Amino acid sequence: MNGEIEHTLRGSWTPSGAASAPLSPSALRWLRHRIGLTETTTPAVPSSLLDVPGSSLADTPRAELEALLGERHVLVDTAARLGRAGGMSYSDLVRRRDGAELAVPDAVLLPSDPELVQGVLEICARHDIAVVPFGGGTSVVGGVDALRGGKNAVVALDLVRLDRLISLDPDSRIAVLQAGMRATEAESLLAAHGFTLGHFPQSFERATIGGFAATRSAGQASSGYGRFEDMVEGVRLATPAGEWKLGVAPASAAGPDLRQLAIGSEGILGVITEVAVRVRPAPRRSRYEAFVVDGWQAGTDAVRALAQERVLADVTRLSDPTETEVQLALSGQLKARALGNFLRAKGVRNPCLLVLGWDAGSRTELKQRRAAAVRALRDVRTVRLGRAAGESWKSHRFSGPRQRDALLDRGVCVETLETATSWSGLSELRSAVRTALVRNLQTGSKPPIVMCHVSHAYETGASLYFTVLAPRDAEHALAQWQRAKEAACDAIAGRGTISHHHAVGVDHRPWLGAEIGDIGTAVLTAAKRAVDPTGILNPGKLIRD
Ligand SMILES: Cc1cc2nc3c(=O)[nH]c(=O)nc-3n(C[C@H](O)[C@H](O)[C@H](O)COP(=O)(O)OP(=O)(O)OC[C@H]3O[C@@H](n4cnc5c(N)ncnc54)[C@H](O)[C@@H]3O)c2cc1C
Repeated sequence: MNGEIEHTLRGSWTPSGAASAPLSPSALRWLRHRIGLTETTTPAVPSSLLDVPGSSLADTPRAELEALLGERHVLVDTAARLGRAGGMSYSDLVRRRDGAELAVPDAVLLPSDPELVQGVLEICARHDIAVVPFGGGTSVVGGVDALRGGKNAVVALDLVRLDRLISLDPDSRIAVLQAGMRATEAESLLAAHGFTLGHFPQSFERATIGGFAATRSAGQASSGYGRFEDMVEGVRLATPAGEWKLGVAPASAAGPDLRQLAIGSEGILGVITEVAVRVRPAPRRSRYEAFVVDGWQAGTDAVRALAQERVLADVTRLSDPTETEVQLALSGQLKARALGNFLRAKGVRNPCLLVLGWDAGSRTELKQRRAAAVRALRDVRTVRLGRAAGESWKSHRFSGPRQRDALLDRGVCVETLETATSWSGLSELRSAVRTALVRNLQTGSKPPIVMCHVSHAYETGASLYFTVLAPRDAEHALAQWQRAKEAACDAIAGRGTISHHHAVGVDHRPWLGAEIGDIGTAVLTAAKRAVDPTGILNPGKLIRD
């Protein structure tokens, strides 16, 4: 039961009780030199100093909700409401640190089973109250913003108490999980039965099964285990029009696959209460290894070869020269200098780090898969860094966001964005987004750091994931990022998808029409009308209300 998850004002990523990831003195020195950091630290404003409007949930619906869920599970206190005031994007964190422009829900509802979720929707529909489904609250696109959409009130429907493993069918390799279950909990419950889901996004420590399904999430091992939608066998949704269950067989020709309408619906077509997922036997062996490739083009050629020869490692991750430089610098200057010398001696001018990680059932399988991958790389010159570097990447793979906290404290604008396109357009898209970000983030004399990696590869193309580090414009922090983000999205539109795995939410909505067309928007709007005639579900997200 993970009902104890802390939800006070979330100005940082690091869960309470978990180790933070401070920046080392050498990392700070390097950042000062590279982007011109000042000495100022900008800690979050204490939540006791925030001016939060009172709840506007009227007495009658509140009494009905309390009768349904019990008083303890209808929270109107400021701390609980602030804890669900938005997601985890840079803008969300800056808003909460500054205590400005917070959209706070009027109440937090905590149902414990699908029938109660259905009951909540019926009450909210009757009283015209907006409902924001809330999983781990890790959205980075405004997906859990408490937008009222012209309704009488807005509630956060926190699914934290829907946290049970409903069934596990080992013959079919299908587990039915409740939507509010955290990824960490899902992995440990499945491990007890010898299985894994294999879904490891960087938000693993906080995000939920329902959130993954609602956003078409992709984990770090997507090249081997697939994206989350590839794992979904069935979904159960509560909607204002009634309960909707989808998925009865592994494949079907019974019309369009409506599961795909539910997956990625971002809370606007129903509240996902259960997900049937495909599971795999937990690996007995794994091997993570790092290589260096000379230059971005050689690196993407290497990943394309792995994808097109269908021998991708489960984790296949290529960093561009800037990301490689940053990873080395943040890992310590001595190491960085020694490695730099080693690579220069090998004739590598533009090092790009390539991490490959395999999970397997046996030593033989592991050996065969690795050998096949090495064969596919025969035409690309790679320098092997070995297992220690690969294993080190693996052991730090969820700690990046904790360093984000330390960077935010130091007044750094640190944010990510992502897209995907076909192989032939990948490098042009990377250049276009980089140019847009660099131009729009610069505040002083030194250019911001804009780094990029490929972490999800397909036979026909790949994702691009950008991370920026720039001195924060202290006066106009939100506007600084907003400008850069808009320019990057404009550069993406027409060249790639507006989101490969972060979803649309509020932030990407202006660009969705260009991707799915007017007819696509009309189809989504019609589907919404069918299940949510009065538009109470997650107003302002994905499509225009
Ligand atoms: C540091 C960091 C790293 C991240 N790394 C990754 C990554 O590697 N891969 C990746 O794919 N994403 C990543 N994300 C984005 C985010 O974690 C994913 O979008 C994740 O799937 C959201 O899950 P959640 O449970 O937190 O959902 P929430 O943030 O709570 O909700 C996301 C959206 O889904 C809706 N929703 C949530 N639960 C339900 C439900 N049960 N029924 C209907 N709608 C629902 C919400 O209303 C909202 O619109 C990252 C985010 C952060 C902050």
